[in-house]
Amino acid sequence: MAKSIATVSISGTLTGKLEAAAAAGFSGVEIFENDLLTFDGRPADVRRIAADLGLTITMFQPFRDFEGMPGTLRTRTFERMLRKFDVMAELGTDLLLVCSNVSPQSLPGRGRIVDDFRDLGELAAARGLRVGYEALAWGRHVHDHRDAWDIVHRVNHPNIGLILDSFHSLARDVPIDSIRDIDPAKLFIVQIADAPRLDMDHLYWSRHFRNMPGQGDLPITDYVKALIAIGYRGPLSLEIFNDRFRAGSASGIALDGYRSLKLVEDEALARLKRPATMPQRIDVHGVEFIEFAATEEEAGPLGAMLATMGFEPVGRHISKAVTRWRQGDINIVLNSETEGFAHSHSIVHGASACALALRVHDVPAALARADSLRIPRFAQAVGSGEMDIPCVRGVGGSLIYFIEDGTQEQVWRNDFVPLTDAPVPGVGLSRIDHIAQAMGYEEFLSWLLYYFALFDVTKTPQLEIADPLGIVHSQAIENGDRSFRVTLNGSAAAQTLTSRFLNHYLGAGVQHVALSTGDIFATAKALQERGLERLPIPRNYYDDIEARFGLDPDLVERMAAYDILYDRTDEAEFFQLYSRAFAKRFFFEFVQRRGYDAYGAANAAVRLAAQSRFNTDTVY
Ligand SMILES: O=C(O)c1ccc(O)c(O)c1
Ligand SMILES: [Mg+2]
Repeated sequence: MAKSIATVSISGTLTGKLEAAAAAGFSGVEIFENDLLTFDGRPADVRRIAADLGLTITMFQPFRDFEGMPGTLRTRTFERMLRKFDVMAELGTDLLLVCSNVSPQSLPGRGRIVDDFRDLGELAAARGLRVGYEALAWGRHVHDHRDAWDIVHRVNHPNIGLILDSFHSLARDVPIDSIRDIDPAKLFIVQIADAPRLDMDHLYWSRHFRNMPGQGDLPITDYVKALIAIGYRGPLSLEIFNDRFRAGSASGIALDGYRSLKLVEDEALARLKRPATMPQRIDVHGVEFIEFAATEEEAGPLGAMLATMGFEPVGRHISKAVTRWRQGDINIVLNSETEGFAHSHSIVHGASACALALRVHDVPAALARADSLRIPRFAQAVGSGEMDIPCVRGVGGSLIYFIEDGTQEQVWRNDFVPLTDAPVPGVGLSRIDHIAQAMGYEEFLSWLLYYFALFDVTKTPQLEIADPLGIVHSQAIENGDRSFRVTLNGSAAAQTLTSRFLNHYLGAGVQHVALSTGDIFATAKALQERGLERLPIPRNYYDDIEARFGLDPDLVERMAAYDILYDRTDEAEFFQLYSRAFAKRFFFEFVQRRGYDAYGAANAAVRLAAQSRFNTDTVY
């Protein structure tokens, strides 16, 4: 399906918007009237710029408050319409969007509205133009696409058609099944937008919180599936009103838009069991390693911290200053090379996680999926005899490596000299539970889409967590067997932990790594004996959970002794404790899950407050 985008979706000037849309891969644009009004040039100039960029102008929009107007208002509306027809002729587009009337002066009578559109159809036909009717979710008399379709059907004029906008339909829970009643030949264009589920009035929700397919909660894939099923083959045109996108980078937003339309089209085709346009989302089998980059000076203290966590160096790279630390099924690679990617990363960010390696079913298919989403690959020189592990760019310029599941031992054996054959006793940590990344609030939705479009994962609902210095937005993506979980954290407030992290780290990246144990108390005791510095939790917290959950006081005392946080839903229990941060850049979490599938959001405010007590940046 052709991919189009409304200029209102992108930040900047009209020319910049058109350039960004073309560069991202769109073939068409809807010119939003405001963008034309503020453009310092004639509509014909817009037509020329678009044509030079290879863009079709799919539509001019919106024309407001047309139908059902009484008396002289009706005459005036038709005069206004003819002026816009002139603009369209100059713009070189034949399609106009009329959105349903919101004026208190408009009349509800269906017969009158049908007559208005019939007269309009004649005027449009005389000019070789088409008009599509869109039901706004807050339209005065028409706010449901079934009513808009009923009107268009009754008008029965070749130049009058229907326009669907997924937001208006889905925000009002109009049944998707009703799309089956629409004649696809009369469906002139479909606008696409997702949105988070929010309980607010439709207009405010639509104008500020729309987002792209893959970023929100609406059943957008089923919507597109229904369109394909009735034989609609026209453009999918993204129309997003979002405060964050207005403040974002035009090229970044446009590229996300393109990815989101490819994603939703392919997911819809898959549900119809029709051939896809790109390889399937990547099936991750687990995290094989996480790589930290550190200069020589920082590698020492970081290694010492890993040792207090029960890790031991078990391998040394055949040619590079790279060590493999291990415990349970967890591999941490510590890279202190003095050139190459990891080195550049540690120069920019300081010691920190620079790459994740994921075990996947099919590496070439994984790379092809990334290619189709225009996610850049990364490559650097490989030493002789070393494995070349393919990778793509991830959050904040970090890397995601792909290793074919089953070949990991071969990779380790090939590239690393073993330092020991003895098993690592450790402190009971067995695997990586999740990886938490911090990012700017304005890039949050972009990374959410990145993960959701690239990998076969689901999203948890977005949470707002109270940091003592502002709100942190948090949302997780996770695969089916939970062997790959990433939590994304973004904050618009300048001094939250997330924002302080961004300042210290100079950008987005891994903020903490959570490791799982089967026995939190044994692990906590062993961590203490090895001298790990823990995040202290105040006594009030323990009094509260004892009361809240009706816990055995002895258990509460043991948790308090080790600064262990607790959560419970139904029968499922969760225990978590935190290390202090390394150089204010990242920290570790230790968790035990007993049938529990979330992240302890109820404890996050307590943890963030505890961490902010070590914040030396801010004077309260
Ligand atoms: O918010 C609005 O007014 C508006 C205008 C045009 C559209 O296509 C739309 O979906 C909403
Ligand atoms: Mg619309």
